[in-house]
Amino acid sequence: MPEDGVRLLPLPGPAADGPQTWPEAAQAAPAPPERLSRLQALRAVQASPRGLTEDEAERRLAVHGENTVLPPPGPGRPRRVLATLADPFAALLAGLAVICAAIGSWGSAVILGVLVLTACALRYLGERRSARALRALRALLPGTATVRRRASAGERALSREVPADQLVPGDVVELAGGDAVPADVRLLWAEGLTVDQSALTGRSEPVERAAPDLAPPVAGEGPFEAPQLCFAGSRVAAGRATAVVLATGAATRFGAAHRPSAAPRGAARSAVERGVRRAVWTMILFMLVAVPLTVGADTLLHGWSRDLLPFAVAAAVGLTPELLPLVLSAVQARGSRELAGRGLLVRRLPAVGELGALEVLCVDKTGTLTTGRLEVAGSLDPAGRPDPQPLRWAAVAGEAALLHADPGLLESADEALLVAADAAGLLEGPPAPVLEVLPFDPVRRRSGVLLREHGRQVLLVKGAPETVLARCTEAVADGGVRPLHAAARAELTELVAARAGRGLPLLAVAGAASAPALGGPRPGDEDGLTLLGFVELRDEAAESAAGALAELARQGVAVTVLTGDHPSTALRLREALALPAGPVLLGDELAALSGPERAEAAGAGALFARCTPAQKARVVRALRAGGRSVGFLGDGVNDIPALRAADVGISAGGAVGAARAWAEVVIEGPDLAAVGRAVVAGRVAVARVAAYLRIALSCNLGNALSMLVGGVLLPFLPMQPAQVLLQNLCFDAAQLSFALSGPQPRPGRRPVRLRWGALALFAAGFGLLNSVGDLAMFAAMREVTRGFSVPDAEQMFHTAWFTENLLTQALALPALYGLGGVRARAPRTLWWSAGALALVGLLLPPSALGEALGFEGLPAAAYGALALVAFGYAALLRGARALWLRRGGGPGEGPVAGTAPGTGTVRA
Ligand SMILES: Nc1ncnc2c1ncn2[C@@H]1O[C@H](COP(=O)(O)OP(=O)(O)OP(=O)(O)O)[C@@H](O)[C@H]1O
Repeated sequence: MPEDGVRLLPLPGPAADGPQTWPEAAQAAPAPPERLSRLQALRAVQASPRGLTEDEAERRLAVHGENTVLPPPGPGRPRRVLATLADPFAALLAGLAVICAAIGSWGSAVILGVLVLTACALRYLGERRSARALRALRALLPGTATVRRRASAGERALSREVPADQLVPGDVVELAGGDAVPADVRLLWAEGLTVDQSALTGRSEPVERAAPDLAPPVAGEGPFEAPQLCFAGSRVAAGRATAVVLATGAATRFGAAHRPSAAPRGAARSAVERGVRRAVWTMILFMLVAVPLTVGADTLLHGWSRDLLPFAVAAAVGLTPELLPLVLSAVQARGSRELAGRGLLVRRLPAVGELGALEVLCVDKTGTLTTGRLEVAGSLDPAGRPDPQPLRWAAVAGEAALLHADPGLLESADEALLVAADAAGLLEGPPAPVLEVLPFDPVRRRSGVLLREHGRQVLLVKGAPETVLARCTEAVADGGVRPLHAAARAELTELVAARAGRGLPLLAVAGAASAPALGGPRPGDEDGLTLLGFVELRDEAAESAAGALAELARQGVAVTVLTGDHPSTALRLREALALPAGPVLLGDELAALSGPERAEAAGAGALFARCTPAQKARVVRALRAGGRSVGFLGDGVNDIPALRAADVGISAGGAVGAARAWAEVVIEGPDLAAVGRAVVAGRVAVARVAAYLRIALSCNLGNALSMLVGGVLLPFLPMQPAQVLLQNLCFDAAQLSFALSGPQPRPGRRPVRLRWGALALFAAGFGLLNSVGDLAMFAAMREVTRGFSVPDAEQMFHTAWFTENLLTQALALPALYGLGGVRARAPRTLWWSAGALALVGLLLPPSALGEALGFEGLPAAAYGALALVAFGYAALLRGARALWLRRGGGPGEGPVAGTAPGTGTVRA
């Protein structure tokens, strides 16, 4: 831990990435919280170490609101249960059930009631899980806090307990072992303080906190690692402290992270959910038009009948894919279970569907495509000759970082430097006293340390060569120094690019020294440095990377590398991993490109080098804005903005806790091939949902059309309401079978999405075909029933249509199953279901139960007609299927501009 009193290099630099949660007063402050001295922090929130006066606290409470870090608890159980009906789908079914009960159609009411309850129970369970998660989070927050306040400005401060929600920015609070930290605070005094902030950073070990006047901010992790800051959502493990409150309520880091709108992507609907919702709404709209139309036409032509209303209700139910919620959650849960067995943890169910739709995977390089275990390959003077000195200076700077920052956070580059320098005996003797440390920051791409050596103050800077060279005016040369003119700079740039192109990125090391009497190097002195040389680093490609990327390419997922490293190093890695060639862009060049240009470049396999965390996220967002489904695979804290920006964030094997916490899919081991497996599982899940929708929508639509036409043409209802519901129940049971069981569909080589346009076209086309079969049966039955009494003819008609419907559905099940983007042979369970449907259709009407339901035995001619219709329908289905497949799945299909060769998005 840095000593109290050690000053920081107040270097200019952008604030840490992540949500800006500072209160107004502090927002105006010149530096982010982790860089404020004690006094500056107090001033930023206009506070005194003696505490606020009661009046001032009250005034601030009115301005800032209560310190409610998490949203208030949701409604009680009864209201939550009722809220599940707010889903348009469940409300529709419930409405139909009520109408059925009102008109005395009890059987239908019960069936509908069961379906509503199932849909609501599923929704309730999902929401109970989130409510529980929120409760667990709430347990991390305190009920009360010890605050130091004064009755008036002249009075002495008294410590007292107040409800934690009454805290305001500027309050001085006291913390002790076991306390939950009530707000985001800056420590003013601390003794033996350790804090568990695992809920914020994902790291389980408590961290030491202290109250230095100024402490070095630690690279990447931003304020969570600043020793003088503590955050709401963490708990004091041991020790005591006094602190000033900097942010309360939703303005705290914890509050911002758990604001409903700030949930990474949880609140947003996945590609699958969006597709499903559109399907449901279209069916509801269709029903609202078709059913009144049928009833109206029938009444006009044949007059009002008592059975018309129940029939209309039954027809409405028949049009609804009522098992959709069940199928959707069951299929995605199954996908996530399968992935859990293969080293992948899915933290949000809809992410399974997102994986199936994945078109572009953006990948970070170090630690993801490479092992992240850096090694020093050499140490060079500015002329490129071997020289141990640059390694020594770089290691001295690394050692300072080790001694003055959390050792757990030591950058892998620093670790490599220390190991190599130690092995070469370059770190002998006690370390020089460190005055200031400026740890590595991926935005500034350099780190600095100010130390005292032999009575001088020495400033050492190491980092990405471009950044360091820009601050050098001279370079060491043959025992002396030489100025860095344009030609010399060009030579150095060439040297850097050549080494990086060999896979050995260089770290530049520079310094400045002056006698203290002359006033040592100050922050501005980061300019005018002397280049000491370079350290060559080596980072091998991860063993599983090449295979994993090749597999992704085979699956039609384009891969885009986004790295903070030198373009030449990244290019070399791209070659080594046989990734397709594309343009190379630097992070700084992104600003000059428009969003679509960025997306186009990324889609064309561009490689983005020297990217800051924010620039990585910008590329991801541009791709998404271009309509692509984008994933991000990363491991570091500097990847969090991009992980959050993507449709699906995936954390690689050795990812730091914070990156894991933001990812929706976590790879548990080092094997990157897991991403390919996740994509396959996602596609299988989407394929299953799509198969259900294809069959359910086209059959339902076909039946609705037949009912509409039959209702108009026939002098009686085409089927009794109870018979319509029974038929619907049989369809549901059969359709459920393939969603819940059966072998895996074979996923194709392209991302799959639920494209509603294509799905609607499919449902319309095959629905019409289904209706043609029904109408043919109507025509045949007109002939067959000629000569029978009207009541007999009506019953026979109902029976024949029931049987025909079940037979045609049985034929449609296997035929329509594999027509999406995912080619699949129908699973065995589907064949069983189809067989069972046909048997029920043939055997139920002549049975005693059939009789009770109003069915009638059919004459032999009717069976002949049934056979003819079934064969005719099968032939038509075959033809339409072949046509559909020949057309490549319908309009809207084709390679998506910019995806990897041979890829594209197909409708499912
Ligand atoms: N500890 C360090 N001290 C000084 N400079 C460093 C340190 N670590 C990395 N650098 C320099 O900063 C550059 C950017 O680092 P950053 O961590 O953003 O990306 P990266 O690790 O190279 O790649 P990726 O973004 O793929 O993880 C590195 O290429 C290197 O030149």
